[in-house]
Amino acid sequence: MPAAISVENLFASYDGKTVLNDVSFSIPRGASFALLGPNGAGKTTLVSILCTLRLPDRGTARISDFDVVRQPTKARETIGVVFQDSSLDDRLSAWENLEFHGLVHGLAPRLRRQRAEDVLALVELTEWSDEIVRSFSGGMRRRLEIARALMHQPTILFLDEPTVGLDPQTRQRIWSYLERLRREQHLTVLTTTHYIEEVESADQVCIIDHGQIIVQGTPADLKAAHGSRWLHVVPRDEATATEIAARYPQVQRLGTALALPVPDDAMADAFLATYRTRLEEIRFQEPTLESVFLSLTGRELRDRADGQRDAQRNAGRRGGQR
Ligand SMILES: Nc1ncnc2c1ncn2[C@@H]1O[C@H](COP(=O)(O)OP(=O)(O)OP(=O)(O)O)[C@@H](O)[C@H]1O
Repeated sequence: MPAAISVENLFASYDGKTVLNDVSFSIPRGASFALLGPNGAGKTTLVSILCTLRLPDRGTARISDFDVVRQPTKARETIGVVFQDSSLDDRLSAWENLEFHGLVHGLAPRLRRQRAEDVLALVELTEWSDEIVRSFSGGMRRRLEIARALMHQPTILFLDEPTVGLDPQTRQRIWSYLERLRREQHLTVLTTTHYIEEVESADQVCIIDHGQIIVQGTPADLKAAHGSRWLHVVPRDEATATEIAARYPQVQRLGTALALPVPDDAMADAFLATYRTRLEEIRFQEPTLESVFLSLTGRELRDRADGQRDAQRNAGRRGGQR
C-alpha cells in the first residue's frame, strides 16, 4: 500500500534563501507524525507545499499517491488542513462556517447537513452550533477548525502548530481530541509544533532545523539513540555551586539547581563521591526529546525569541476575541 505522504529531495526557497534543503520522509497510512522544530525551521513552508498552496523549487511530494504539483486537485480532495492562524469567519455561527466549507468542497445540501452535524458532535460543539464564533474561546475555535477540516471526509489531516497560543490545559484537550479522531476516523495526522512535550505520543517524530531533517524515529528510539541523561543537583551553598560550575564546564544553571550531562555511570559516581555531602537535592533525569534536540543541534529548542513570539501571538489572538 502506498504511503499516505511521501516526500523526496524537496527544496524550497524565498528570495534566493533556501528554507527547505533536500527534505525526504515517508508517513504510513494511519500514523501520527510530528514535525518538530524551532520557529523558522521550515515547517509551515513544508506543510504549504504538501497542501498544494505553494510549489517546491525541486523534488517530489505525493499525498495519497497523488503528486502535489501535477495532480493538486486530487491531492487536495484527500486532505484537511488546520492553519496556524485562525481562518474562521467570526461573524458567522459555527454551523455557517461549516456550511460554507461544505459548499466550497461541492458537498450536496443533505450531505453537508449530515457532515456538519457529525463533525460538530465529534468535537463536542453541537450545542454551540448556532452561536457566533466571536463568542468562542481559543480552544473552542480550534475544535471548530478541526471539525471544519474534517467536513469533506479527508483521510489525511494537517495541523500547523494547532495549539500555539492556548493554555496548557486546552492544549492537552486538543491533543486528546486529535488522538481520538485519529483512531476513530482512521486518519493520518501530520502536526507541526515547537512544543516538545506535545510530540511524546506521536508514532513518529521528525526533527527539522534550518530546513533540514535532522532525524526521524519513534520518540523512544530517538531518546535511546541521541538523548543524554542529566543529573540535577541543588548545592548547599554558592561556593559549592561555583566550584562545580568551574570543574564541569557543560553544567547548566536552572535557578538554584545545576544540571550536568551524565555520559556514563563513572562520571556520576565520581561526581557524587566528591559532592554528595554538599548537596541538598540529587535527582537523575532520564533522556527527553529536549535532550535529543540539544545533542543533535547544540541548542535548546525554545529560545527567548520563541517565548516572545508566543506572547505576541497570544496577545494578538486575545485581542481578536471577546
Ligand atoms: N513569505 C515569505 N517570504 C520570505 N521569507 C519567508 C516567507 N515565509 C517564510 N519565510 C522564511 O522561511 C523560513 C522558514 O519559515 P517557515 O514559516 O516555513 O518556518 P516554521 O518552522 O513554520 O516557523 P514558524 O513556526 O515560525 O512559522 C524562515 O526563515 C522564514 O523567515
